[in-house]
Amino acid sequence: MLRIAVPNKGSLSERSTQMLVEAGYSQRRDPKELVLTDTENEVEFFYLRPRDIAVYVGSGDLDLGVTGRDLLLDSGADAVEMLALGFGRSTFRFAARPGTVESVTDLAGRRIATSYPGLVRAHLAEHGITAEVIRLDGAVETAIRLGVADVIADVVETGATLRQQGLEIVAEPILRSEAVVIRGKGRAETGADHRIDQLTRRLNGVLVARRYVMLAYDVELARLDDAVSLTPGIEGPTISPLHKDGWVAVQAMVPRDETNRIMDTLYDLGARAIIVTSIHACRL
Ligand SMILES: Nc1ncnc2c1ncn2[C@@H]1O[C@H](COP(=O)(O)OP(=O)(O)OP(=O)(O)O)[C@@H](O)[C@H]1O
Ligand SMILES: O=P(O)(O)OC[C@H]1O[C@H](OP(=O)(O)OP(=O)(O)O)[C@H](O)[C@@H]1O
Ligand SMILES: [Mg+2]
Repeated sequence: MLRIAVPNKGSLSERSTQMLVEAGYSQRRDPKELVLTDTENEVEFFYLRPRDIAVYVGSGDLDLGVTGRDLLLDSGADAVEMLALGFGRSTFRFAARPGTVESVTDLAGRRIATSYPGLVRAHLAEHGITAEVIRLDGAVETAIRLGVADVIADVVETGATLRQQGLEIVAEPILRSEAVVIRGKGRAETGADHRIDQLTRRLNGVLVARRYVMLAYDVELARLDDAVSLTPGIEGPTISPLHKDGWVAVQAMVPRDETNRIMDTLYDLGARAIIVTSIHACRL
């Protein structure tokens, strides 16, 4: 059995499980379940705190895990990123009361509260700055109001928590994070494993299905080159004859977030019957 860690709670939990289901793996139905065996795919899933996952994978006790890039780097575990999953995006940043800090050099000698001390210490060391790092479990924004710290370093998603506390983002971002699949450094050297290859292919398939849509349209042969340059597809678009002289049907994958712009331009080119469909799964 391949042993994979999945977040059991928090921001990454639901979407990790959902992505694995889309990739064809069995997942727990009850949030109290701690282990689930997927016999068909030869995988055992362990539901663990995302902060602990890098530790288990780094020690070699588990083969792979889903966690946040920020949590992986903060842990200092012997594990490496294998695949970025495109959800759980956040930025890791410093914040302070307005007017107190401008750039990273202003952090020298300050008290910085964070739940990610490894990440913060590494960043300060990189910039040659000495400051006091205070490790808190959560709700670090409150540390400034209570006088425990001058600055915080925390995950920012929408920025709503900071605004609500009257704090502002200061200095450059420390890290851009998202959910990632990790494997142990030792494991990375042991060579091919068909179950890891299968997982990677399947997750990549889900990522592509999420990022692309299938676009189909009819266009006059005289306009085909212009149309194809807008919708080059992956290998090349499928061009089929149409039962109308001088016209063809085109089918190609296009990035989901560009769909409307491409449809408008195709329409202006004279393309008609422009249809978008979702992709459920794919192997490129
Ligand atoms: N709004 C967010 N708040 C916290 N973490 C987030 C957010 N959006 C994305 N993440 C990512 O989720 C991971 C942290 O998840 P984790 O479960 O440890 O904390 P959490 O979601 O704050 O849960 P809790 O505080 O209840 O333990 C990190 O990789 C972080 O970058
Ligand atoms: O930018 P935002 O969208 O506001 O999200 C970021 C906030 O959410 C998280 O806190 P959480 O609710 O997990 O509480 P915690 O500090 O106790 O972990 C994180 O620690 C930030 O405080
Ligand atoms: Mg939290």
